[in-house]
Amino acid sequence: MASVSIHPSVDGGVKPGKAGFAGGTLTCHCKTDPVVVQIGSDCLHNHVCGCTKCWKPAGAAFSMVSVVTSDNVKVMQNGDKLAVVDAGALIQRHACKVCGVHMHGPVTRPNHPFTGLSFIHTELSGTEGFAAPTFAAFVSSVIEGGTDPAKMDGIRARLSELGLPPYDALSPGLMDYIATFTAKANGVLK
Ligand SMILES: N[C@@H](CCC(=O)N[C@@H](CSCO)C(=O)NCC(=O)O)C(=O)O
Ligand SMILES: [Zn+2]
Ligand SMILES: [Zn+2]
Repeated sequence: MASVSIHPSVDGGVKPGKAGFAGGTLTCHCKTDPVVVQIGSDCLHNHVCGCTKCWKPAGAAFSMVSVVTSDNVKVMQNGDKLAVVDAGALIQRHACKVCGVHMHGPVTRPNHPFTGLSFIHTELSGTEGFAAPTFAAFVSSVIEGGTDPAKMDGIRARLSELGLPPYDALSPGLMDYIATFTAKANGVLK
């Protein structure tokens, strides 16, 4: 089953993060003048994501993506190389125009449960220690990215084997968080 590749950071087993980790710098793939982004905290709800919108390294079926609060994201070098991939999307993914790597993705839409958070890819850090992924999101979406539907049983089995329970949206905890936010916004819950 190990032959099913998910993402290079987890294919050899999910590496635990370091307790008390306080962040690090993310660097894009450019050999010259790379974009450097400083992250001032550990990440929250790290996960692998099968959706078509999150950045994946070459050959990977899934991305690895997590969030930090946006005040913990600072572009340090070569920010002029960044451009927003899709201005209409919830996540404003800022990608390097030269190498294509997504460096940070703030959510700024008013009254959204994720407003104030930024999506990041911790594998871009030279320092290990960011919290490890704990689940797999949008697993069925890999089919939209071109994966043969016949491979889904094997992919879900491998994710479970890695300790990354597969979900076709976000994890139950995050879905409950979003639904609670919506219920409160609609006055259904206090
Ligand atoms: N089937 C679609 C799903 C795309 C999608 O909804 N992605 C989620 C998860 S991204 C990280 O967890 C999402 O919240 N997207 C918001 C956005 O992209 O702005 C597909 O695969 O394209
Ligand atoms: Zn780059
Ligand atoms: Zn995604």
